Amino acid sequence: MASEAELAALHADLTAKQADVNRTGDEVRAMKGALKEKKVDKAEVDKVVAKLTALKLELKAAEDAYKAKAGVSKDSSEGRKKFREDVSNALERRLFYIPAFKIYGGIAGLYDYGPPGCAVKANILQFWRQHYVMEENMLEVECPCVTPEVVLKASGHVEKFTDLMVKDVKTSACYRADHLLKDAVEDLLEKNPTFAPDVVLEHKNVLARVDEFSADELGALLTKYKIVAPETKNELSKPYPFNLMFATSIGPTGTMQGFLRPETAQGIFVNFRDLLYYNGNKLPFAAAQIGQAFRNEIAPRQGLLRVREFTLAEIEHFVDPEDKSHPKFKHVKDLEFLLYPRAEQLGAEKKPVLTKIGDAVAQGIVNNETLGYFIARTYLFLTKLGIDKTRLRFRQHLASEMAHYAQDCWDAEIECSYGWIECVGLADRAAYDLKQHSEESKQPLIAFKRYDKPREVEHVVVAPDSKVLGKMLKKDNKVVKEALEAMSEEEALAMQAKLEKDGEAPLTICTTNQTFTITRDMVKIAKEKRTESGKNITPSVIEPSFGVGRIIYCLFEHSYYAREGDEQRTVFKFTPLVAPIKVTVFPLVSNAKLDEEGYQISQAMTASGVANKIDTTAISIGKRYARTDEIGVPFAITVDFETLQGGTVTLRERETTEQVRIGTKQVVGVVRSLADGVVAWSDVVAQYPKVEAKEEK
Ligand SMILES: Nc1ncnc2c1ncn2[C@@H]1O[C@H](COP(=O)(O)OP(=O)(O)OP(=O)(O)O)[C@@H](O)[C@H]1O
Repeated sequence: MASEAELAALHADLTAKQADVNRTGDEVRAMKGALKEKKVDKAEVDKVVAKLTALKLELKAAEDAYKAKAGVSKDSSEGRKKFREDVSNALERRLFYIPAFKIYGGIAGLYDYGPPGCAVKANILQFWRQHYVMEENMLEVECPCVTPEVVLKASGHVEKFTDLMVKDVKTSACYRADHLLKDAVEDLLEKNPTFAPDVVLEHKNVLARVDEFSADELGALLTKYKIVAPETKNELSKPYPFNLMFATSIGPTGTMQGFLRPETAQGIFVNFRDLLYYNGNKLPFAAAQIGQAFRNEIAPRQGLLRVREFTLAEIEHFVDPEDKSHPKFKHVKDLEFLLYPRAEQLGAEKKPVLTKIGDAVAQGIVNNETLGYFIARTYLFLTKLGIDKTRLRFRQHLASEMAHYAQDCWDAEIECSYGWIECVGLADRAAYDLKQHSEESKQPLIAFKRYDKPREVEHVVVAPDSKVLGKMLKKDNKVVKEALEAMSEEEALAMQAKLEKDGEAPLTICTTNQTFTITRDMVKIAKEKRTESGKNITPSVIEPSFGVGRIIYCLFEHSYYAREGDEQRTVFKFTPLVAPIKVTVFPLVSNAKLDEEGYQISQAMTASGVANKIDTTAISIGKRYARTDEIGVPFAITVDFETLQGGTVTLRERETTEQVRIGTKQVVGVVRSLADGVVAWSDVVAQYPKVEAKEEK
C-alpha cells in the first residue's frame, strides 16, 4: 500500500493532468470555431488536436498509476474522495454551482448557482409544488426573511438555536465540537479494522449519539479521544453554545432587534389565524413556503451540504391532536422502503430495515398516519427526482435527540460520498409552536373542533359577585375578579373544596405577587351541564422540512457516472423532470440549410415549453453528444441531409444512446411527452424505426 504522501503526490499529478486536458479541450473547440471562420489554418488546429490526444494518454496513465497505488474502490474512503472530486470538478466546470464572490477569494458557506444549477433547482421546486402543494391543496405563502426578535424569542430560537463550539486556544479558529468528535471516531474506526466487536460497538454508540451530547459530555469526550485543533494540533477550549442566527437591526434607529430567519416555518405559524379562516375554518390543512434560510454555521463544510444561506421548502400540516389519521394514507400504505427506527439504531445490527409504511404505522413504530403519509410521499418525491432508493433511508430520532414537545421525528437521509446526510426532517411537533406564539402575542391561535353531533359536557362555572368584591376589596376588586375568572377548572375545584372546608381560600395574582383572601360570599363555583357543538383546540403540527441544496447535491452524486470503458465520457443521468435542458438540437455539419432547419425545430420546442439548446459548433457529432451528456441532457435531435429531403430527424436517448428516425412534425410532441414523463423511451423505440447510432466517439 502506498504512503499517504505518495498518494497525495499521485493525486495532485492526476488533478493537474485533468486540468491540462480540460484547458486544451477548450482550446481545440475555440480553434475549430476559428477554423470555421477561416481565422486560423488547419495545420494549427491539427497541432492542438494532437496535443490533446497526447495529454489524454498521459491522463489515463496517471489515473492507472493512482488507482493501482490507492487500490481505489468506490467504497474506500480514497475512492469516495476521488469520486467526489470528479463530481465537483464536473459541476464547477459546467457552472452548476460555484463559490460565491470568487474573485474576492470567496466566503465559506456561500455558493452561487450557475445556469444549469439554476435550471435544476427550478425544476425540483416546480416538482415540489406539484407533488405537495397542488396534490394536497396546500396554502402557499411567502414571508419576509428579516424577522423581528419577538417572533424568534417566542419560537425559542433566540435562546436555544445554538451549536456547541470549541476554539483553538492559540489561533482562535472555531470548530463545531460534535463534528470534531464524529470525524475523530470515524477515523479511529476506519484505521483500526481489527478492533474487538465490543470496542467497535462502544465507538459506534458515541457516533449514534453525537447530536445529543451536552456541552459537558462533549468536553469529556473530546478529552477522552485526545482531540486537538485539526490544522495546528493546538489544545481546544471547552465547548460552549454559539447562536447560529445572523443578527441585524430593523429601521434606521437601530433600536429594533431583528434576525435573518433560520427557517421559514415561523412565517406560517404567525399567519395561522388568517390561513385557517382562508381555509373555511376547517382542519386539517397545510401551508407551505419556499424561501431562503440563514444560519451562521460555525464551520461550513462539504460544499452545498452545510452552507450559511440555503433554500428551504417547508410544510406545516395542522391537524386535530386527537385524530391524526390521513384520508389518503391507504394510497401509500403498501410502499416499502428503508426505515431505520430507534430500536434498530441502538440494537446490535444497526441496520435500516425494508418496511411497509402501513406496517410501521400499525405497529406504532411511526407515531401516526399523517406523519407516515408524509414520510411515504417524501420517499416518492425523492425517488422520482432520481435519488437511488437503495441509498435513501428514513432514520427516526433517538428519544434524547427530540425536543421535549415532539411526538416523533424522522429524517430522510441520503447516502453520498460524505456518508448519510439528513436532507429532509419530518417531525410531529405537537401544539408547541402555536402555543408559544399564542402566549407571546396574546392572540389565540386555536381552531374550533365541531363534534359529529352535539354533546352534553360538564363545566365548572366560576361566578364572582361584583358587588361583594367591590365592597370588600375596593380598588383591587377588578384584578381579583379577572383572576377568579381566569382560573383553570382544577384550580376552581380546589378553591371550592377549600371554601367549603374552611370558609375562605387564598388567591395569588401572579403578575403582582399579591395574595388575597377569598370568602364564600365573593364567588360561586359550581358544576354545570351544557350542550356543546364543539370545542376549541390548539392543532398539532406535522412538519416536513426540505433542505433543497442538500437534495440537489445528493442528486448530482447519484446521477454522475463515466461511460463504460471511457473514464473521460462522464454523464449526469438526470431524469427528464430534473434535466436543466431537455433536448439539444444539432445540425450534423456546418451548413446554412441544416442550421435553419435546426433553428425551426428549436423554436417549436421553445414555443411548446421544452427547454432546449441548439449547438451549431463544428465539432464532431460524437463530441457534441458527449458535451450534452456531461450536463445531463436526456435527448438529442440531429438534423441531417435526410431532414432536407424527407422531413425526418434522428432522436437520441442519452442512457441507451439508441436513436430513432422521426418526422420533424412529430418530434416536438414526442420530446415534450418524454420530458413530461408521459411516455417512456421504450414506447418511442417501439413506434419509430431505429437507426444505426451516429458516431458516439
Ligand atoms: N447549514 C445548512 N446548509 C444546507 N442545508 C441545511 C443546513 N442546515 C439545515 N439544512 C437543511 O434544512 C433541513 C431542515 O433543517 P433542520 O433545522 O431540521 O436541520 P438540522 O437538524 O439543524 O440540520 P443539521 O443537524 O445537519 O445541522 C435539513 O434537513 C437540511 O436538509
